[in-house]
Amino acid sequence: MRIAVFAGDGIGPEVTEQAVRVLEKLGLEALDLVEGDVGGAAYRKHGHPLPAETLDIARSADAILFGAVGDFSLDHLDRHLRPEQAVLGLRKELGLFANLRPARVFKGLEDLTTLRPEVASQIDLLIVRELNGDVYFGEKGTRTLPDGRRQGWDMMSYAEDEVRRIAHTGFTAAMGRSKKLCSVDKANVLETSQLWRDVVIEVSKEYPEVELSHMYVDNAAMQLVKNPGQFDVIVTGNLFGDILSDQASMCVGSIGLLASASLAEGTYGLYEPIHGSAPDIAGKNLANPMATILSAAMLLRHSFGLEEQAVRIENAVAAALAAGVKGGDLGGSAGTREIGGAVVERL
Ligand SMILES: NC(=O)C1=CN([C@@H]2O[C@H](COP(=O)(O)OP(=O)(O)OC[C@H]3O[C@@H](n4cnc5c(N)ncnc54)[C@H](O)[C@@H]3O)[C@@H](O)[C@H]2O)C=CC1
Ligand SMILES: CC(C)CC(=O)C(=O)O
Ligand SMILES: [Mg+2]
Repeated sequence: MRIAVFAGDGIGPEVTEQAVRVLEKLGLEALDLVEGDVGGAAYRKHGHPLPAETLDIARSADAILFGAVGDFSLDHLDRHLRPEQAVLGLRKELGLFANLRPARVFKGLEDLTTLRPEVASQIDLLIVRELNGDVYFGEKGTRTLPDGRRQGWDMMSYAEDEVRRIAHTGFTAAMGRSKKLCSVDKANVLETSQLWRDVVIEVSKEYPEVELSHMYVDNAAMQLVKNPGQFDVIVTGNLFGDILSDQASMCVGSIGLLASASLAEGTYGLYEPIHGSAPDIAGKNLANPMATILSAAMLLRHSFGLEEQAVRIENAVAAALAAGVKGGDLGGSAGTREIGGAVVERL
């Protein structure tokens, strides 16, 4: 099993190191980890955030474990050279169109979320976010209007086949859970969303057992705080899914807990925490590595079918949290390495 490890920038290397410790402790057969440069770190070394060598490593691997990219000191670069292009480029180049972002409250953390415990304890949801289209990948630019004002513009669009395939992912996920799918859009204003809604309804005919609902994204943001327990699977576009998943992370306690899988057709996938490079805490042993460790569990489950090992990791994280091992993000004082060690001990 060949796993590409792309640590990236900021806290990326710190949290990835802990996830690698966990993978190595499992004693997996023929584990082959191969590192590659991405993001600002890759730009500084190779002049590009996603060098050809890195893409080659990604293509030669069965799966990717990814840290985070982003470096504010490089934000002046042309957009195609900015660190974030590494993760956007991998998603596009490798056809990673389905982003799964599960959120549930771990036992013992009910009091630590920003919601009331009786509200937070109801959360067990999955956000299925489309990852290859939407305004993130549309044409964009800046121009000067005839009256001299500067204007920035980004094109939002979804083609029906793009909506159809992510809708199938959403319905399939719902079939394996509580059979409830909520499609989140902004169809009252956007043509892109109207087409999205129409296509989701078409696809729903193939899944008669799944209860489909639709919700506008502004209401969804509100409902996630008011009554998150109503959601089972949410399927939504790239932009809305990005925003709602950061919000969902705080509903369960911390962004340092939310893992993700970015899947292509088949078993190939990239696995990363939903957070970014967190420059404010980078290099200080303050980052919570649990989101990356849980991403490694998703990697074993989705790309290698190693359900038992995935559950071992998830149980070890849950046990560490239940034993009070908490980073600063959860009001505790455990450092990145200490949290990693606590999970390793409980495997
Ligand atoms: N997939 C990726 O690589 C992503 C990259 N980014 C990039 O990351 C950089 C920073 O972006 P921000 O908007 O600040 O988002 P961020 O997710 O990096 O940080 C937001 C806040 O959450 C905290 N935080 C994040 N992860 C944490 C962890 N594991 N443990 C404890 N606290 C944690 C940070 O300290 C910060 O206060 C930017 O350059 C951005 O473009 C942002 C999101 C995703
Ligand atoms: C390109 C990333 C910065 C987008 C993002 O925030 C995410 O995928 O969560
Ligand atoms: Mg994000």
